[in-house]
Amino acid sequence: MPVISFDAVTKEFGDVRALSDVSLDVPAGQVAVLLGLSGSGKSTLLRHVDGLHRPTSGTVRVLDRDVGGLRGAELRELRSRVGFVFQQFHLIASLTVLENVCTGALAELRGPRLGLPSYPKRVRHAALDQLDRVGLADRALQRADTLSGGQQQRVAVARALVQRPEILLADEPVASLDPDSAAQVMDLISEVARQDGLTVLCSLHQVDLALSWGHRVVGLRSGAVVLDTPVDGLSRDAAMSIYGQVAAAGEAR
Ligand SMILES: Nc1ncnc2c1ncn2[C@@H]1O[C@H](COP(=O)(O)OP(=O)(O)OP(=O)(O)O)[C@@H](O)[C@H]1O
Repeated sequence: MPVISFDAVTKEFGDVRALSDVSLDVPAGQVAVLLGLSGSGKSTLLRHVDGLHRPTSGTVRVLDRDVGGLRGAELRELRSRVGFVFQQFHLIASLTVLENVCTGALAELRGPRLGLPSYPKRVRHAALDQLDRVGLADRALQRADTLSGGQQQRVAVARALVQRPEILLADEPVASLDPDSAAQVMDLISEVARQDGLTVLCSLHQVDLALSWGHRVVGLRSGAVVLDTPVDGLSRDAAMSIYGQVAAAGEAR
């Protein structure tokens, strides 16, 4: 049983067809990398997994649920099992690192929280454990905006992990980072995925990173899957074919 399953999914935004007849099964524990130029549909695909978008046609099943049919509490329950890491980290700059990580548990807590003491002790401990895991426990009480980009992304990974997800979605998690920090963050994502048995769907711009860290590459062009293959045995040139005549097709924004 795949953890994530797209069956003939098409997504249209008005006249724009962002996904075109996408079928894709991601088994448990796989790190699948989405590659494709800007506008090829990577973010749109990721956003279907936790119900931020609903298909125009076709079906998205995640953890054995039809995501398109979920509302309210059912959708929240699904989202509590899916962590999301974004290109721009989306930390709250003025909060401490530890409180940012605690916010990852908000979905399971009732009501708003203000300040670290307002989180249950077990959440604070879990947050500190995850910060330790990403190598930043010593920064726990620092403001988030005092950290480097790479450190902020590691905090964002800790925040996603504190909700104990089964799936980790990452939308160009290293696009804003220098090469060394990017490698550190990808190392971290692949290590925690292995340790926790997470299923990962991660969009990247860099073919080399995909080949180093992914188990599988899914190439998108104009919303359609044009390559879907294990990384083992995949050459750089073959992976680059995803970008084929894309520029000529006017896809680059
Ligand atoms: N909410 C929306 N409303 C209208 N059009 C949208 C919306 N979201 C995405 N699109 C369009 O859908 C297409 C796919 O966009 P998407 O953001 O999924 O691509 P992407 O591959 O993630 O690009 P990038 O690498 O720049 O993030 C684009 O043409 C985009 O303009």
